[in-house]
This record gives sequence, C-alpha cells and structure tokens, in this order.
Amino acid sequence: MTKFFGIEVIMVMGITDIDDKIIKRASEMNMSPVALARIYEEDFKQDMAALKVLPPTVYMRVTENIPQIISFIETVIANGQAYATSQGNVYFDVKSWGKRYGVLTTVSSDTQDEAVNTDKRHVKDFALWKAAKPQELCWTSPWGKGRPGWHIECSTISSAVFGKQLDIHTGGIDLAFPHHENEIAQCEVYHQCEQWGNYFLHSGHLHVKGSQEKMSKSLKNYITVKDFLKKFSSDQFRMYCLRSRYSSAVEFSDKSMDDAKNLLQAISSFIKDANAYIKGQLISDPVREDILWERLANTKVTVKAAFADDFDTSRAVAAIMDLIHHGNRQLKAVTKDAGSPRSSVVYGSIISYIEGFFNALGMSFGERQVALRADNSTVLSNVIDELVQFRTKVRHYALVLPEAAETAPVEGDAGAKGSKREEKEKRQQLMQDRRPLLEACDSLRENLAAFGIHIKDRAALSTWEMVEGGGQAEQQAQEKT
Ligand SMILES: Nc1ncnc2c1ncn2[C@@H]1O[C@H](COP(=O)(O)OP(=O)(O)OP(=O)(O)O)[C@@H](O)[C@H]1O
Repeated sequence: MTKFFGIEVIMVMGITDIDDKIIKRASEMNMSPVALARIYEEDFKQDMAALKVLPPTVYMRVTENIPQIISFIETVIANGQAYATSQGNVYFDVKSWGKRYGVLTTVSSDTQDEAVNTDKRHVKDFALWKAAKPQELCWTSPWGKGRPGWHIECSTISSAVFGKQLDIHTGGIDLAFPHHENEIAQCEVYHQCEQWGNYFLHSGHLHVKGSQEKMSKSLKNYITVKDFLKKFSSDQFRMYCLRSRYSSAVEFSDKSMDDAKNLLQAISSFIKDANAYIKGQLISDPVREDILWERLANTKVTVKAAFADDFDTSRAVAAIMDLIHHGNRQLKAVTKDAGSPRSSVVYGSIISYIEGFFNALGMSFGERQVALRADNSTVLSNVIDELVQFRTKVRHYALVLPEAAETAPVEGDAGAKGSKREEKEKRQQLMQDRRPLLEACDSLRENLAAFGIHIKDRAALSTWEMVEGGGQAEQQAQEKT
C-alpha cells in the first residue's frame, strides 16, 4: 500500500501473551505464562525478520493493556450489551444485539437454546472477562480476579490506537468467525457506531500438498519457518506467496517451490542479460524499441490495476513475466557486432521498473542484490568478475588464430600451394597447442556451476550469474571466501 499507492500505513499487531494454551504449557514447564509468551514472541519476531516481513509500527501486548481492557468492558456493560455473573465472568449478550451480529460471515445470533453447564444466558454469548481458576495468573477487576477473554483484547488495543474507526483489520480466514464477528459487536457497542471496521482482509490457509487440513500446530503437519529457510530463501517464499491471491488457500509442495524458484531464475537471467546488453557484453540485432516502450507502459498500468483489485499479486507477477518474455524476445544475441545502435535506455527502464517492483515486495535481484548482501559477498562478486574477465581473454586467445593463419593463398601459384599446406599445418598445430586452454576454460565453467555460478559464453564474450540457493557447495564456497 505504501510503495504502490503512496498510502501511509500505521500497523498495530496485538500479541496475545495470556490464554488457556499458554497457561497450560507454562504450568507444565513450571514457569510464568508471561515469560513463556516472551520466548515465543521473540522467536516469532526473528522468524518474521528472516522472512523479511516488515515489522508493524507497534506491537501491543495484552498483559500491558489490562486496565484499558477492564474499562472497555465496563463501557460495554454500561451500554447494556454485556452482563456479569455471580461466578465472576462477564459475557457479551449476543441475542439482544440481534440482527447486527454476523455481518462478515452471516452467522445468526438467533438461538432458543439455554446454555448448559455454564453461567452464560445463551450458547452464543462469549466471554469478555474470565474468572480465574485457582493458581492461575490473574488481575483484579470489578468482577473479581480474572483475565480478559480473547476477543476483547483486540477490540481494546485497536480502539486505544485508532479510536472509533479502523480502516483495515487483517487475520487468517479461520478468525472471521467467531473472533472478528465478536470484535465488531464489542466495538460497535463500545463506540456506539454503525460501522467500526471498513475492511477485513482474511488470508487463505496454507495446506500441505495432499492434505485437506490446513497446516496447524495441533495437527502437527507443519514446517517451521527455521526449517523452511534451511532449504529455501525468503525471496523464494515471497515468490511462492505472490503466485496466488492472499485470500486463497495455497498448497505447499516441492513442485510449487520449484515453480517459484524457476520464475526467480528467469527474472534474474533476464536482468543479467539486459545488463550485459547495456554494457555491450551482449551484442544483439537491432531492437524494436517502440514495442518495448509500449509493453513497459502497459505493464505499469496492469500492475497498478491488479494491486488495486484486492492485491491480485498473481496477475501483477504474470504481467511482469510477460514484459520479461518480450524483453528476451527482442534480445537476439549475435556473434558479430554489426555496429547497430544499442537500445540501452529502454532496457535500463525495464530493469529499473522490474527491480523496483520486486524491491517493493521485499525481494532483490542482480548486481544490486549482491551489493546489498554482506561485505564478503561483494568481494566474492568482484573476484568472480575478475576471474570471468581473465577466462574471457584466455578463451579469446585460444579461439582466434592469428590473421596469417587464416589468409587463403593466391590460386595457381606453385609456391603458394606449399605455403597453403604450411599454413594449414601451422594452424592445426596452433589449435592443438591451445586446446588445453579451452579445456581449462570449460572445466572452470563446469566447476563454478557446481557452486551456483553460471558462466554463459556468448561468442567471444562471457557473462556470469549467481543462481540463488545454488546448494551446499555454493555455501561452502562463500564460507571459504
Ligand atoms: N495454515 C494456516 N495458514 C495460514 N494462516 C494460518 C494457518 N493456521 C493458522 N493461521 C493463522 O495464524 C494465526 C494463529 O493461529 P493458531 O494459533 O490458531 O494456529 P494453529 O496452528 O491452527 O493453532 P492450533 O493448532 O494450536 O489451533 C491466526 O491468525 C490464524 O488465522
């Protein structure tokens, strides 16, 4: 939103650092629930940083907002929509809230059932305040010792920052009901307003291939972010996500990750080639600049329209890939430089736009990516540059024989026949002598490929690129440098 539409975003992330599961685990581990929650909070933040997810403007913990939560509940009771029980619980009265309940998911508030085995009036009533069980972490309130219910935390934290109007609320699709429905009900009662949240953006679930169930902790069918990042990069993860709309369910499989990797590779290759073309290391037939300028302009329009249409990232990526396809099509590498003018500016504009697009999405390509990495990677990049230039000179020397060796003798000249034979023998001898140099060039190219460094020979010139996640060997190579 900020980078594509220039909208200033203030994002608040609530941290639930007290709930039934945290209390249960903390008591098993004989530690305080708040301390246990801090450990996981830190772990979560590190995982997000490793995935290059931008942090919110502020994190707000539930345990640091208890007085605000109590005062919020008092207002909901005062506005006639919640009741306290003799057991020290406070519930939201869903039934009397009536038809306004269920705007997101069309869940009805109607229920004739009396709630059984509980002090609620109706089954759908939900807890705003829960009386503490013995030994549980609790806070003093007008209704006795207890702790907040889950839904009230988010309503309070959001209202404390944004007041009575929230632009966008996000969360997984499983949170639409009951969590978000309940938040809406509480906030509209608290603020006495008709509509508290303007948009709810629900993200679709991640599934493991072949499983009907979503990936989840309790089903134990999950992959941790740390394990994932041992095999894949954050860019690969992002490309995988971008290929479907945020609201759809996505399936995780080796195939889907390979597809993401291949797209990244195609983009990276195009940027390298276009860079090489601009620098004169790749010679091409004349380029239809008018076609490329038009494609670039159309892509910009399509990308903006796709993002404006509920962040249709897959359409935006498809438009970028189409631009790359046309960019590649126009780059017709030839071996001899016919001296045609180079269309550097249009390729420069395309590279700049594509890099800007992916940078806005937290990804980076090409030489700039290398420059942004740790210092030793920049050194590695310069060393490879030197090595490839040296290899280019050696190859050129081995491939291009001296002029005299190529000169054809004049016909009918007897002396020339002998000289022709001599020339031929000399030429063969030279080729023979220089063959080890070509073999050495080939083996260097093959050996570096094992480290993810790909040298491309284009007639007498060569370019190189580093394939991201080129495997263990690449990592070892970087460690050696
Ligand atoms: N498979 C999934 N894909 C995308 N988002 C998810 C997925 N599972 C949970 N979420 C989101 O992650 C957040 C935390 O959810 P939650 O703790 O319920 O996850 P969970 O793994 O299903 O937990 P549990 O199995 O203990 O219920 C919520 O915002 C939820 O919408």
